[in-house]
Amino acid sequence: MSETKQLLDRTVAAIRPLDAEAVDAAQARLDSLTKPPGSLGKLEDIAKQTAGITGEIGADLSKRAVVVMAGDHGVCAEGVSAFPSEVTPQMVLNFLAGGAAVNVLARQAGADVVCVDVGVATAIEHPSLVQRKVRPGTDNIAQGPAMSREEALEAIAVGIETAVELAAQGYGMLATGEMGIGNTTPSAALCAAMTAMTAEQAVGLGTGIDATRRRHKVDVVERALAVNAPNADDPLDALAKVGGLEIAALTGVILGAAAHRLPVVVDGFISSAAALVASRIAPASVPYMIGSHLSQEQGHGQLLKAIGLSPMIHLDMRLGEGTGAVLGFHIVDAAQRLVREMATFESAGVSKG
Ligand SMILES: Cc1cc2ncn([C@H]3O[C@H](COP(=O)(O)O)[C@@H](O)[C@H]3O)c2cc1C
Ligand SMILES: O=C(O)c1cccnc1
Repeated sequence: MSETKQLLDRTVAAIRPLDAEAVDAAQARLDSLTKPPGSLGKLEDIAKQTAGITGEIGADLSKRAVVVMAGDHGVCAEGVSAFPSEVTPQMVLNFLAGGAAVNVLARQAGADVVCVDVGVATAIEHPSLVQRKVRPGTDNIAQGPAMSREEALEAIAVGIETAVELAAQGYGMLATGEMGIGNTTPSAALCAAMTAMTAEQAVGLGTGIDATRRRHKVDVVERALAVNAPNADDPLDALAKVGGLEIAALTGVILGAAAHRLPVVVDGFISSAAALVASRIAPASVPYMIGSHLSQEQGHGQLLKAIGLSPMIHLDMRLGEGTGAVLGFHIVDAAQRLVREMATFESAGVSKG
């Protein structure tokens, strides 16, 4: 067995269920606070979930990072995006210079941005870029597989190792982000390959294509499925045949975070495609995932449901990069502070119903 497969198997085996005692203790604490039971809604769910993940009520999750995985897509040759592939390395340099939307939101949320080249088509030189290129872009999924199964495993390994390193550096919470022109196409193909969604339901406007180009994108996804015949019951097969390098790496980040008991906030459509693959490789990873926002990309709602996640915020965003996930950090912070700082009925002398 390859080393990358062994790493994946070890990682999956290390994912434990949430700490049920900590979840119960968080529930008891929430019920003791000065509010009607359950009245903080999803914030209470998040406080319980983070307690189950960390084993602690209201854990300090202030050291956090968004991992932006970057990769290119051979399927761009089919004209599926409103932008050219050159934008991928250009945006990577923008992330490294601190000028992208995700950088601004990360600064506001006190998060570090970790940018990894796992598969950009051209070489990028920058001292802060994590150089982990598995190959320079995928092949065109409309004509054959995106990559080999071993390359998909290598990209997953990059993600696992990134999460492991961040856990070792003391990061308490991660978010997923990505950059890769064309990547809503393989994401839609993964939805159609692995869930009940049709290509028609899974394909959206991405960076802003028109209805005619969207029709063509649906055809491209249908062709990718016909040419590659991905096995719906083998997530690695689907990932290798119709996925992408940054998507595979994010699958690894999520599995690595779960294995190290770190909450991982999942961004929009592309990150959720990675989360779908993670959920099929290791169903036990799902309780470590926190859904962030509902993307405008049309398949996102159904995709989140297929994983078992629900979005915290609805801001009509459709950017990716990790922007929605980083905004989600603020909501997680709110949940943690409430469970830590609110007075109890007893301490405040408030009568219980
Ligand atoms: C300037 C710019 C910045 C971005 N940041 C994220 N994306 C987003 O758009 C791409 C996916 O859409 P499609 O599949 O239509 O190409 C990904 O790179 C995603 O991260 C961007 C796209 C552009 C153009
Ligand atoms: O939801 C996303 O992640 C998304 C949607 C459109 C374009 N880029 C990213």
